[in-house]
Amino acid sequence: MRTIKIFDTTLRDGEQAPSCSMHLNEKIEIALALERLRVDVIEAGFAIASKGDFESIQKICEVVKGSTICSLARAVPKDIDAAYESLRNAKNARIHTFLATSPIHMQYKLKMAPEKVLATIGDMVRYAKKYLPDVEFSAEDAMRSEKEFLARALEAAIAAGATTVNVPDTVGYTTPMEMVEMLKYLQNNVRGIENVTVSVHCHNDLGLGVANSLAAISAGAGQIECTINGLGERAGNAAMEEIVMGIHTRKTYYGCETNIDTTQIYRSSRLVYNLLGLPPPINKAIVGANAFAHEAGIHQHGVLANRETYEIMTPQSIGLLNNEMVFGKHSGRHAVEKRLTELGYALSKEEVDELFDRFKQLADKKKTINDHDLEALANRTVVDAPAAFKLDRFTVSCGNYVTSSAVVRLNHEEKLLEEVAIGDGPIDAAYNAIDKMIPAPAHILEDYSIFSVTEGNDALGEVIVKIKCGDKNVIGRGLSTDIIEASIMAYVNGLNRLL
Ligand SMILES: CC(=O)SCCNC(=O)CCNC(=O)[C@H](O)C(C)(C)COP(=O)(O)OP(=O)(O)OC[C@H]1O[C@@H](n2cnc3c(N)ncnc32)[C@H](O)[C@@H]1OP(=O)(O)O
Ligand SMILES: CC(C)C(=O)C(=O)O
Repeated sequence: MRTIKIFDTTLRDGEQAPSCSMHLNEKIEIALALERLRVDVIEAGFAIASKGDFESIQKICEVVKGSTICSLARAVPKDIDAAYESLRNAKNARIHTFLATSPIHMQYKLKMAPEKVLATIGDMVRYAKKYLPDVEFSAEDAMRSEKEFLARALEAAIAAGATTVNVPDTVGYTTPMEMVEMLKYLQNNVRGIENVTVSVHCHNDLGLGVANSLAAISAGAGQIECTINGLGERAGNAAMEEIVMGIHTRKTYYGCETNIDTTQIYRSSRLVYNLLGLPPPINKAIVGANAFAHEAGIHQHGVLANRETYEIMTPQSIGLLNNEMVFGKHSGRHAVEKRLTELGYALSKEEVDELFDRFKQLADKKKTINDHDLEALANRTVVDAPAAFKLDRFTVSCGNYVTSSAVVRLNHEEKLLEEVAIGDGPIDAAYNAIDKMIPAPAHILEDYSIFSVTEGNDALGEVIVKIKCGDKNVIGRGLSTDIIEASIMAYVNGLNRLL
């Protein structure tokens, strides 16, 4: 049975999605989650794009040793130099260089004659090969390229030493049938293609990213490029969890498998949604809240008789646990730590200590604590910024006939600061008081969202704020059974990150 390589580009193409930029510690958390998933290749960034991108690739190379780390480069020497420099500490490294091959991209964007494009592909793949044996070449906009020209482009890359050739559907234009025809054509017309890995990279503009990727597998592709939750430029990339579970569930049909540990899927998906401050769509395939829920009577009746009447995968296969555990204020540290491990969290002793403190505070306010509460606590632990300012206490006064006011007290380096302010509602008043105390650079509150982590009157509320400061965006999170407290914590958390 063939093993399909999973190439994850959440940290590169995923990050290209509008307002989905990530900070270093968030990228490292995602890279570690990808390693636990046993992703074959992690595209960690585009080294030349910025100092931050370069440094995060470097750092990921230091901490992740189980997957190949890849850095993207245009087909120009300075990009390839930067890609290689960023990868120096990797155990296994890949340079990924690309050049567009479609008539529209060559004429209007690159302003390069087709013959020059072919020569550049050969030159730049050879240039990258001087650095590393593992070099991938992508023919950007391949699916709108003339197939005879695309075949020559891939042949030039293979002759120069590329070990993977990628056929991207850059603008999400193709169809499954067309993808199959294109790969068959290339297999029959590109010299040396049988000696390299053929990859596809499908975008989702027409909602066909996953379908086109799975069609490519049927036509012999050996690597699929994808992202967690389908994050990515415009409508996104093909979603990893959908491709992997597609293969896993229909193994005999596709005649292949992947190296992915599917039980890490749910947790990795939640981590990415959480870090980006995005709520998971309830009907999202595989990881949405409704993916394994049955409400219709006929379905419930069928599932009671035999689960497989309406379920083609088990929740356990993606890491959802079936033995729901309930914790409370009498629970001990060992049981909480064990449950976190079962949920897929590998926390250090310090992280467990810090989480357990917050667990006890929560248990004082909330009768029962379930897996979703624990996940919310754990996700906050793994990505939190050092807190220069901490909420000590607050009072708010509000009503529909009075001006809202707030008194907020913060703890800063063992000193207590206190301010009072008015505003359009209690949260605005509290935020105005905080702004008087935290010396953050000029910023605007761009977005505020509130979610309920669990159900019931004592549910944990999670507030996510997006704060914009120049061209920098930060996300702040707050978690509490009191939504005003969660709102204040989120704003303070965001401003700490900004500092
Ligand atoms: C399909 C994809 O997803 S490709 C990846 C897209 N991702 C990104 O662009 C995010 C990171 N990008 C960046 O930070 C910047 O665009 C940089 C640093 C790469 C380049 O920045 P700038 O030098 O300011 O150039 P700018 O982005 O305006 O234009 C791109 C230039 O690269 C050229 N170019 C584009 N693709 C390639 C390529 N594959 N190989 C060589 N040159 C290329 C363009 O023709 C243009 O050249 P020009 O400046 O001579 O006109
Ligand atoms: C760089 C390539 C692989 C890409 O992102 C695309 O074509 O969409």
